[in-house]
Amino acid sequence: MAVFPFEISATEGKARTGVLKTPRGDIRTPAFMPVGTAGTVKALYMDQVKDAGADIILGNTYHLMLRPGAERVQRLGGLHAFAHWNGPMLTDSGGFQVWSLAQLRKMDPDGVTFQSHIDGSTHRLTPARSIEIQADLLGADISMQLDECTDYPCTHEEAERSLDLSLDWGQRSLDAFGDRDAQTLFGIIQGSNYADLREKSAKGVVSQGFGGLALGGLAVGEGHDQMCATIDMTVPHLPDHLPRYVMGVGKPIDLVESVARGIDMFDCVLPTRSGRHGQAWTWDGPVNVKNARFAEDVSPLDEAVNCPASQDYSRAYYHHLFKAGEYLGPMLLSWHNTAFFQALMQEIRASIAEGRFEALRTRLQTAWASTKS
Ligand SMILES: Nc1nc2cc3nc(NCCc4ccc(CCO)cc4)[nH]c3cc2c(=O)[nH]1
Repeated sequence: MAVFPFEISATEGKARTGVLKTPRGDIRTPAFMPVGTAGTVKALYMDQVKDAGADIILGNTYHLMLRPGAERVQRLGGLHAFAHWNGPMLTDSGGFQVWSLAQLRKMDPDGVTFQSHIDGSTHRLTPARSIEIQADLLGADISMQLDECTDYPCTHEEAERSLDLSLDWGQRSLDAFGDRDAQTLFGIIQGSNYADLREKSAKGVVSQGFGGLALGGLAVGEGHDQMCATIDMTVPHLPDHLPRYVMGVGKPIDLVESVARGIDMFDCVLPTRSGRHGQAWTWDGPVNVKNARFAEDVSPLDEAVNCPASQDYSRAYYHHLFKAGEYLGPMLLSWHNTAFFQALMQEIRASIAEGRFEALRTRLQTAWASTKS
């Protein structure tokens, strides 16, 4: 398995900025990965995603294996060609989506059998099958081990049994991944919110020899403060030289606070999901364009975001598009939110490089205090 070069160029406290170098291109870290669940970042062209500043996008094994089918994507040239994204791509392994979406799932020590939420058909994922789908059929540059996303909350005993299963599936994922010189595999740390179990899982995953380390079992309803506490109990057990990725995170305040605790990579559906429902993220915090106060507000969404969707349309126009149910509303707002999240990451990277990250963090904590819940 390749371990992609990860070059940290500057640090400020626990925060790091650098570059993860992959055969398909460099990933500037801290990085936010737009989510392209079913081979599309919803309502956006890949050119818009690229121009917004994204270096890497995420795809989902669960969704693509159900529709259009992993073998079909391979027959059509793999996910990069199919979706017209020629940069690095990371795919999730399917465990979380089975846990959160599938009906009638049956876990056993070797894998999970489940029914599709789309047509009820029966499917099975094992560590080896998940790796085959991600690395061989979809062609992901970065694959994720198959894991079990532990229920939250749960007892100490449930959390330990779950992390032990994920450690076993992690080793099976590594064995199935084998020797590949242009692709890598990340491990996933579980342990719920128990410090001793996060330490056990972290030390176990680190010892297995992955190309990157993900913190799983977060953004599952624990809330901002518990998420931060769980990151604090995990990062001390991780080596500095591997990239650290918190899965499913998150709101802008979550990104800032996680970077401050030493995290390098993120993914979340929030920019496009909230964009489809009228929520715009800005440097002054989120606003919902459907609110009557915007009906005649001629100001743009955010002049500091270098994107046509952020600068060239009035809030009044956004208000109208969403009240009228026009397609252009979700399209433009998904574009703006995607550009805002990338502008935030760019400012975070620059602030760490220039030794002013803590000043940025303090300013944003104040501006975004009400978004912590
Ligand atoms: N393999 C694996 N993948 C994961 C994906 C995750 N995604 C999340 N959270 C996403 C939660 C999330 C869902 C929707 C929205 C939009 C606004 O409602 C925002 C966040 N937690 C996650 C945990 C895991 C995990 O342990 N293992």
